[in-house]
Amino acid sequence: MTFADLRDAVCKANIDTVRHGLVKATFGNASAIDRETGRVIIKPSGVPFEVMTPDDMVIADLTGGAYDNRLRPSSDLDTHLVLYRAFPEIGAVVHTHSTFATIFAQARTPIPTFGTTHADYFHGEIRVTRNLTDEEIRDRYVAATGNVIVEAFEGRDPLEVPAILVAGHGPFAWGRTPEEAVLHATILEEVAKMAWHSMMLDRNLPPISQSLMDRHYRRKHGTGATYGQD
Ligand SMILES: O=C(CO)[C@@H](O)[C@H](O)COP(=O)(O)O
Repeated sequence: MTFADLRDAVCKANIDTVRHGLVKATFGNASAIDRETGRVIIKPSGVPFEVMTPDDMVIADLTGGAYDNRLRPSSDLDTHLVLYRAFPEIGAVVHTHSTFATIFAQARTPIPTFGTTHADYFHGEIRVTRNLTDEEIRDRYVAATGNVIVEAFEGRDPLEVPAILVAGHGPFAWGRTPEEAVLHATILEEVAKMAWHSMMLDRNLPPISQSLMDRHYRRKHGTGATYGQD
């Protein structure tokens, strides 16, 4: 994929978050990284999605410097940069304030693996980050948001559970491509909605078994011994 194609894909990913009902107003942002050059492409801050074009995308340096556009980058750029630095296997990040995922983030409640819809895309519960300290909020808010996400992933493969809930804020999802990151953000919202309703029916509902979760995740991702047979 050329850099121009990637820029088009980032613009489309941002617009798709609205199309899928994940974003209202100018909440949310999608970005991608060109790993060969280390350049990150992200939507501009505060520009309405209806009028956004590929030319409006802002190109930043992975180290956080040098923007090359007339527009300011998304206010969440530094969070995306922390994720690209910490997770070399990811190629795109999507942040939304989608309703049900944000409800779980605000309630500081992880989303358990209640069913196979969840396990088909996420190999384990969706975790919630710790709260940011007052000092982090004051001195380095946006990067610290990335740091608490990375902290919450200690010992966990970011592509096996490609999403997180930032406490009191909202969801971040990612993938290898902008399309995949939008898909994960969309499935996350669906899974959060199902989990919330399941919890209303049974507050003590247990997650599905490890073996059912493994079977569903692995058959969908081609790593199970019986891949191709079920
Ligand atoms: O997290 C938030 C708001 O709480 C963000 O989603 C911003 O609202 C997005 O702003 P820009 O990307 O337009 O700067």
